[in-house]
Amino acid sequence: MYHGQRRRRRLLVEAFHLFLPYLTASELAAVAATCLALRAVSRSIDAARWLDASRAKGPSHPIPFLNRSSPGPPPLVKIVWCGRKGWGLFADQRNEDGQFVCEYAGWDLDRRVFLRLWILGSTLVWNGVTGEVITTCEARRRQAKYDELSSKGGFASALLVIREHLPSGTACLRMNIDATKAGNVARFINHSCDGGNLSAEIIREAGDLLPRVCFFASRGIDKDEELTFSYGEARVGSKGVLPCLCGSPCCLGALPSENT
Ligand SMILES: C[S@@+](CC[C@H](N)C(=O)[O-])C[C@H]1O[C@@H](n2cnc3c(N)ncnc32)[C@H](O)[C@@H]1O
Repeated sequence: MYHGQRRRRRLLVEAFHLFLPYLTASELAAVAATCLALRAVSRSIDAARWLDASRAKGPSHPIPFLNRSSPGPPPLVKIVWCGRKGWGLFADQRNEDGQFVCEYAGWDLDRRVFLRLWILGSTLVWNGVTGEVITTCEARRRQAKYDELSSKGGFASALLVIREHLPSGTACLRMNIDATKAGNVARFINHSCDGGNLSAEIIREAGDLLPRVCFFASRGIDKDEELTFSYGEARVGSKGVLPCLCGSPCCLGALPSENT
């Protein structure tokens, strides 16, 4: 194969990885039957989908999950069905105050893809099997759609907006991570009005283009305790607000929603 052909094929495969995750299982199967390159990409997407516990039926058993993304002994977590709240993330071991628990939709940033999409002015800044980093404009559009779907029931979104306040105090950097279609275990963390037992920290490593969002225990957490954090401030009385079922004594009754 000539160099030019190999390059074209590589670009095509990169493009397949970007749009095939949006297809349903049956569409993916139809596409996979058309050529070898599409079959290979479809298979990897299919495999990633099967690893997503939220697609499992019959939510009566906890799903253990070994979180390998931290240095040292990995903290154990499990995904448990919580009734009307949907799935939730629980500790499967004791976590000490300050201990790393998991990262929110960690991604391996491929700068080539990032820059290409950025230059094209795309709505998508980065798409990987562990979550999407999207522009604020796209985040607003998706949040409106997710709020509408959630109000009809049976739909759980996982769009996290992080604001990093700059030292000047007059501006902040905003990052939007959408783990609704694909994400790691952190997408199963439910909200608690009392602030929960996790704190979200922004970690910026030298050379990284985007910061990472990591969850640490904000107090000692016992095995089998649900892991929660505060999604933000609830806009009580606003249209489309979802009822909060966190059960804490200071519950405001409404789930915070990000659409600023
Ligand atoms: C990031 S996901 C958390 C995982 C989700 N429970 C699931 O089954 O995929 C956020 C969604 O979970 C649900 N949720 C989270 N915390 C909740 C709470 N305190 N009360 C009611 N629903 C909650 C809402 O549907 C929300 O949109």
